[in-house]
Amino acid sequence: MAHGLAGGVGFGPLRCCPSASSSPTTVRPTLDALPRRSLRVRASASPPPAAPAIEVRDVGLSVTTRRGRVLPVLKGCSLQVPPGQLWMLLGPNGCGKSTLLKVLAGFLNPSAGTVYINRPCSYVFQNPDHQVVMPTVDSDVAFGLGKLNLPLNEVRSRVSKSLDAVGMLSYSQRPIQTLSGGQKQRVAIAGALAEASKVLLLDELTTFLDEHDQMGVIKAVRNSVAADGEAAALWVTHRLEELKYADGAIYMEDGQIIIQGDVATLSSFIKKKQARYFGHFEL
Ligand SMILES: Nc1ncnc2c1ncn2[C@@H]1O[C@H](COP(=O)(O)OP(=O)(O)OP(=O)(O)O)[C@@H](O)[C@H]1O
Repeated sequence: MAHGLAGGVGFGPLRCCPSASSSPTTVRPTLDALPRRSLRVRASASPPPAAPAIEVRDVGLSVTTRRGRVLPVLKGCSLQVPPGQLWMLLGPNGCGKSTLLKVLAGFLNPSAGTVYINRPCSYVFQNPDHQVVMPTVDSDVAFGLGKLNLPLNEVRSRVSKSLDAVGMLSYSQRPIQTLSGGQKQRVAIAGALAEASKVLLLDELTTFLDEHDQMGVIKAVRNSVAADGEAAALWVTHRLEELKYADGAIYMEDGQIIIQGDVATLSSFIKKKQARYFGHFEL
C-alpha cells in the first residue's frame, strides 16, 4: 500500500495532507489574526473577493538525478484556485502536474516559492485500491474521523452526508471489495468530504474508470465543492472532455504554467496546440 517517488521521497496511503507544521505550505490566517488596522481598511471598502483556497507563488522544485545532475521539474509556477470551484490541471506527460500536486499536498518541499492552501486538505490517489483501508463503506468513510474525537452521532451524520454527496449512501453497509473502481473513488472522496476538507487534490482519478464512472466522480466532486462554497478541488487530468465540468483550468508544459483561467479560453488554446503539433503532442 505504500507509495514512493523516483527520488526516494515516500508517503503512506493516508488521504489527509501532512499538517502545515510538517509541510512547506502555509495555513491562511483567520481574520482574528489580522491586525486591527487591516480590518478597518477592509470594512470601509466594498466587500473584497474571497481569498483563493489555493495560491501558489513562484514555486520551483529541482531534483538531483542518480548521476548528480540537478533537474528542474517545476519552474516559477504561480496559480490561484478560488473557493467553491473545481479546477483542472492539464499538460503533456512529464510536464510536472503530479509533482505540483504533491507540493501542494506537502508531500514534496519546493526549492523556491510559497504555497498557501486552506486546510484541512486531502489528497486522493489515482489508484482506487490505494484509497480504501477499511472492510465496509461506512467504516472506511469514518476512518479519517477517528483523529477528531467526535461524538458518535456526529460521526454518523458526517458519514451519511458525505456518502450522499457522492451518490453512495445506499452502499454504506457494502463490503469494500464488492465495489467497482469508480465506486471506490467515490468512497475515497466521501472520506475527504467527511473530514470537512477545504481543499481536495485529485490525481488523475479517472484513469481506471469507464466513461460512466468517470463523469459520475467528476460531477460528485464539483457538486460537493459548489455546495460547500468554501471548499475547492484541483483535478489533474489528461482528458480534454473532462474540462466541461470544470470552473477553471491550468495548462502546464515543461514544468511551467503556460495559461490559466476560464475553460473556454483554455480549451481553445489546447485544441489549437493539438492541431499544430498533431502527431508529436500527447495530451
Ligand atoms: N524524483 C525524481 N527524480 C527524477 N526525475 C523526476 C523526479 N520526480 C519527477 N521527475 C521528472 O519530472 C518530470 C515531471 O514528472 P510528473 O510526474 O510530475 O509529470 P506529470 O505531468 O504528472 O506526468 P504524467 O502525465 O505522465 O503523469 C518528469 O520528467 C519526471 O520524470
